Amino acid sequence: MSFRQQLLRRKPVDAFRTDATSAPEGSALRRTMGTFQLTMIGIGGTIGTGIFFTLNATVPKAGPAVILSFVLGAVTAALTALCYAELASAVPVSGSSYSYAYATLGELAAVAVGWCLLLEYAVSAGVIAVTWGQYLNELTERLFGAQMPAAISAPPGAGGFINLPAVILVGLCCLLLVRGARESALVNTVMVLVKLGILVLFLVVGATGFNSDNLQPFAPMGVAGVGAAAATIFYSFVGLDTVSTAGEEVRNPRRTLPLAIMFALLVITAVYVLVALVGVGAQPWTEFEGQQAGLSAILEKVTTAGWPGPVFSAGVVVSVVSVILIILYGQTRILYSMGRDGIIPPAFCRIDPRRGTPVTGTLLVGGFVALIAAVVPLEQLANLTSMGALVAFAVVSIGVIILRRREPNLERGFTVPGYPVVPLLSIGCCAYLVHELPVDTYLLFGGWLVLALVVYVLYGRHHSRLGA
Ligand SMILES: NC(=[NH2+])NCCC[C@H](N)C(=O)O
Repeated sequence: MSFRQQLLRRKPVDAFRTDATSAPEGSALRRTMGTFQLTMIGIGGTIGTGIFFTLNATVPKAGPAVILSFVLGAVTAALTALCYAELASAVPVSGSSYSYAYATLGELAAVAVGWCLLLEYAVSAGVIAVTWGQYLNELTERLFGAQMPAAISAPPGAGGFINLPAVILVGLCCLLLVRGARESALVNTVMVLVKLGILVLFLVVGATGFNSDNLQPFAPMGVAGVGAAAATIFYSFVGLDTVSTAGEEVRNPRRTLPLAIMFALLVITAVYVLVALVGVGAQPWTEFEGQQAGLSAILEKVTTAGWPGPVFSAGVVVSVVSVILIILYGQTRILYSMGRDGIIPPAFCRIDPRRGTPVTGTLLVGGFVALIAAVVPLEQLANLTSMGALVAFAVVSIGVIILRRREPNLERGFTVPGYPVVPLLSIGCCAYLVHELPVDTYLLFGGWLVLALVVYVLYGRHHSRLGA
């Protein structure tokens, strides 16, 4: 087989389906989850650090018109979610967009998407774990007037040796994931309820400080400001795709996956748009710049009561744990699929017969994420996460079109309405947001893809099961 043929070889949809259903008892993932839990996974993996802090970064760019940026982000998320729902219902495997790319565009595209997902999941989990350590510090400062010493709570370069809280958190999440997907989903559900609870608290308390004068002037920075803010805001919407990594662990996946994606999308969009509205209504747009502590600062301004601020901060600490847990979950499942295809070593797809989870893979992912969180002083990687996600989302939308043409009669549990307009619009929206990202993100991303290619040429190309 020539190199070119290797790069373009596709894995047939049927082969994915057989993989997902034919593994012998004990060496397969277990189907234990239903629609509710899966919706909670979608919400858990999406509402994270973004919404709590993004207004401070974006209102100075767009003014009160940031509400429109949120709508633009939501529309893009909705379009891509529809495309995910169709492919997830046609190819319900744990590899998510990596697998869809493999089935539609071939091995090279699949590898590239796999590496995009590493940015969207593993790298972003490391960054979020670091941020979590900061929230924890802010909370203990607030409640007890004390912080952890920087030596053990900050990475080298940021005044410390190791970020211990972040490492411990990642470790605990991995232990839970090793125990079982069901147990993890349960703990996640509790945290998601806390998360939604504090956002409702923000809405209720924040609404008492709503002043429509604050909405004037509505778009002081014009259309360009709205677009730039939307690219940043999109980060808050990243994560819905995690639902599709549970394809081999839910009952009745053809129905459950699309439903859960849609339910999670509705909840998230409603919450975000309302939070943005209440946020910009609560204080003049010029006051967002440089404001620390995000939404909880707004809360404290609006009310004289002492409790909402600290309760909110405590809620954020709990809620961010669920994002990390779910991202780690999704990452292990994607690598599980890649390992099964031979693209990466088989250690990632070994299932522990007693627990029904990829124990070795989970520990490897945890080690990698903990390492990032422990020693890398990363702050601005959010854009890289969005870049990885947007590219993967665009590939999924392209995949919808390819699969419709190539396999029109394939059984699908859900089909995108308004085909082909919706997938085309989805590609367009992703391209627009990618275009709005800063130049240094492009450079880092380019370097990352080169690394992906090198690893593929040295390993995946020779071990791919399609070559056997
Ligand atoms: N695969 C993921 N879930 N990545 C990180 C998503 C970040 C999340 N949307 C947030 O606002 O913090």
